[in-house]
Order: sequence, then C-alpha cells, then structure tokens
Amino acid sequence: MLTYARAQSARTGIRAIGPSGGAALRLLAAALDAKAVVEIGTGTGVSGVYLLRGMRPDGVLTTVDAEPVRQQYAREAYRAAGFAGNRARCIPGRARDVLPRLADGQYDLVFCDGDPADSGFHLTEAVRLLRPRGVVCFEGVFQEGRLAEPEADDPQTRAVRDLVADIRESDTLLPALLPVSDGLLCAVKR
Ligand SMILES: C[S@@+](CC[C@H](N)C(=O)[O-])C[C@H]1O[C@@H](n2cnc3c(N)ncnc32)[C@H](O)[C@@H]1O
Repeated sequence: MLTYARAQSARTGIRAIGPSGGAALRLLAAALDAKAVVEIGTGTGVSGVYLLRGMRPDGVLTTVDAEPVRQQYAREAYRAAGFAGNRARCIPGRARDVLPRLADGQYDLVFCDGDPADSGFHLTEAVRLLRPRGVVCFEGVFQEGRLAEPEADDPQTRAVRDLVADIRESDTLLPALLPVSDGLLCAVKR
C-alpha cells in the first residue's frame, strides 16, 4: 500500500511524486525489466514504492538521501507495501558524496528527485551509472510553473533550464518530457 508513505509525506510536509508521475515511473521500471535502480531523494518512500512495483521481483532499489530520518520513514513504507528489506539499499548522505561511489554502467534507471540546483551533477553521474539503453528521469522540471516564466531567475530554476538544454543538445541522450506530476523529463542513454 502507498497509504503509509503518502501519510508520512502529508504529516511531515516532505514533497512526494504524484500518482501520474508514480505510474510513469512504475511503467518505465517494468518496461526496462529493471533489476537495478538508483534514486536520488528518498523522501518518505512514495516514489520508491512505485519503482519497486515496476522492477523485477529480485531487483534492488539504491536510494540516496541527505536526511537519514527520511530513509527510516521510507524503509517503513517499503515494508508496509510488502517489500522485503533486501529490496532497498538506503544510503544516507549527500548525492555529491554518495553517487561517485556507485559503479559505472550497472543501472537500468536513475530517478533524480533531490536538490534541483545539483541537476547538472546528477545528469553527469546518471550517464556514467546507466547501462546502454538505460533511462534517466528528473522529477519537477516544471518547477511549479517557474520554468516557463521568463522573469523567474532563481538559482534552482536556472539550474533546471541548463539541465533541459544539456539534455536537448546531448548526442548521448534521447529525451521525452512527460507532462505528469510536476514535469518528468526522461532520456534514454543511446
Ligand atoms: C522531494 S523529496 C523526494 C521525494 C521522493 N522522491 C518521493 O517522491 O517520495 C527530496 C529529497 O531530496 C533530499 N535531498 C535534498 N538535497 C539532497 C542532496 N544534496 N543529496 C541527497 N538528498 C538530498 C531531501 O532530504 C528530500 O528528502
């Protein structure tokens, strides 16, 4: 059940992916027959439950969050949703410190939902981590509408604009922007 993870999200005010974005993540994980997924930004575990539902029954979700208490919520959410403890590897720490420790080319899907200001770093690391034909996804690229507002010039929005441009201009990536949740920007590694 997702009820537990969403209730924790509502109680704590930690933002979580919406049902449409979650369904897209689940579908992607299933279409990729994903055995290994990296998530940046565990939160209370809502997106993790969607990913685990789409992955192979023996697949492992590696999920990173700078706030260990959130991973405690997430672990409880995975358990409440019926997933064994060994299906999720929760790594506490900042993405900038943790991602470089993960192995090259071993992951089917990288889901980025951490600090948008670090999007460029997340993209570089995702391309390194993905196997060929793997997929990277960024949640929240609409920035609650700010992406399309010319006067919006905060560092977060600027970082997401740079991310969109980098993905569009990349020879390595084949992108698609899904209008689900707050904008899910996906790209296949060629
Ligand atoms: C929007 S929440 C994630 C929600 C979750 N993906 C979901 O849909 O249920 C963003 C998370 O990113 C984490 N975060 C923010 N900056 C981070 C960083 N530099 N490294 C790792 N995690 C970070 C926050 O602690 C927060 O839990």
